[in-house]
Order: sequence, then C-alpha cells, then structure tokens
Amino acid sequence: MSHGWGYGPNNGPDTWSEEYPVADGPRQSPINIIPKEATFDPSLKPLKLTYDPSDAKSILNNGHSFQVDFVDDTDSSTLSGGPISGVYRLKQFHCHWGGSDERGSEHTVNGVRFPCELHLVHWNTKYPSFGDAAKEPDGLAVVGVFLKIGAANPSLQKVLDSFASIKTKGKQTSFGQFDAKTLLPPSLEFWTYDGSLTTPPLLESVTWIVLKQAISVSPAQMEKFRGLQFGAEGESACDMVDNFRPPQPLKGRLLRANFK
Ligand SMILES: Cc1cc(C)cc(S(N)(=O)=O)c1
Ligand SMILES: [Zn+2]
Repeated sequence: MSHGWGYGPNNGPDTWSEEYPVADGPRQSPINIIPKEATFDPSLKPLKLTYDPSDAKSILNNGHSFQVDFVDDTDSSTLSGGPISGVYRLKQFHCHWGGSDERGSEHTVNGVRFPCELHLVHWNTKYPSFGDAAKEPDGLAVVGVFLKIGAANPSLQKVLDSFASIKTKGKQTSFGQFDAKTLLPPSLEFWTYDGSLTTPPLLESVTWIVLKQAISVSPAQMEKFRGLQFGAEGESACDMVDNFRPPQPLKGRLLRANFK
C-alpha cells in the first residue's frame, strides 16, 4: 500500500519535500500575508467572476478534502481581470480546515489563522486542459476566501448537506445547480502573489488571489466539515481535520494589493 502524502505525523507537510522537492522551491504556498508589506498596485483590474450554476456537476471526498467539480469544457464559468491576463475557467472548489476554530486556514494574515479557507480553482484557457495548465507558471489562478466564525452561511449549507453522501475517501455524488458566487464576500478587494498548489504535487503554477473580506461560518457548520473522514469506508476512522499546509517562506516575492 502506498504510504502517500497526508497531514499526519508521518506523512505531513514537513515530509513532502522527500517525494516533492519543489516543496522547498522559490514560489511555494501558502504564505503569511502582512498587509503593511503589500504594495498597492493601481494597475490591477477589478476581478471579474462569471459563474453559471448549471456547470456544477459533482462533489467528491478525495481523501484530502471535499471538492465540488464543475463542467469546464466551455467559457461559461470564468475568472478574468485582477492580476491575470486572459480567461481562466472554474474547475473546482474545496476547503481546508482545522480540528478546532483557532486553526485551519492555509494563508494567514499578520499570523492570524482562520478556522477554514475556501479555494476556487481556475485554469488558463490559453492551455488545452487543466492538467496542461497546471504545469505552467501562469497556468492556474486560485481565489482564496477566509471563513470566520459567525452566523450560519446558507450558501455553504448546501455543500455541507451533501457530506452525508461523501463521508469517506472515494465517495462522490451529484451536485447540481449551485452558484459558487454565493460563496464570495461582498467586497472583492484582494491580495495577490505568485505561488503554488498547497498540496502535492505543489506545482509552482498558481497566481493566488486572496480576498481581504471573510465570509461567515457557524460553529455547527464547522463541525460538519470535521465529520468527513480521510480514509475509505472500512478503514480505521480518521476525522478529516487539520488538512492545511502552514505558511511557506516568501523568498523575496512581491505581494500586491488592489486596495490602499
Ligand atoms: C493539488 C491541488 C490541486 C488543486 C486543483 C488545487 C490545490 S490548492 N489547495 O492549491 O488550491 C491543490
Ligand atoms: Zn486548496
């Protein structure tokens, strides 16, 4: 049985460089965002997100998180503007979260950790597919959204309601008619920097766009995330919690903001 990467003591983020040397590369993610060290860039365009709810297809437990997958064979759900050139298609969204509310996000702000972080993954349509784009320095754009404890989030609840069908690794169920835009906060002010996938293969192909404003999640909703399992049905139960990589060295990279 392959040992495989994970988030445990024997296969977690500190071990990933053994199989994925890029883990120690020059543009790794996540990072600690220090707002005072961000450069305001007035040339950054507003973000343009156009999502068609009918593109939502399915939801899967992939053994590391859940992911909601979208039909991406046309330009019906796209990201443009902001720091990117051209059109990027929405491929999937997923989250990272903690075993308790004081941890869980991958990016941090002045060292502050949020209980959860949402990633909306898009790929550059100048390349023929997601897989091809993921190998290119400008291939992917991920919008990161922090979740903070507060009122229950009705948009998130639709995702959480499907978790009973995907409790264990490999389980998948249909997930249609969902507008991912309802998961975004009112403000699209953002920080942006050049980074990587935050899980193996850790490819350095991501333009990160991290929104400043968080969305809400209730404590009860956070407990729903923690009810998922890392392992497959019949394997020893292991709650899916703490599936986050800690911040990585900035290594001289520029962090920009589209706001003062
Ligand atoms: C391995 C991997 C794949 C995808 C699509 C997205 C990520 S992340 N967490 O950087 O958004 C990681
Ligand atoms: Zn992620």
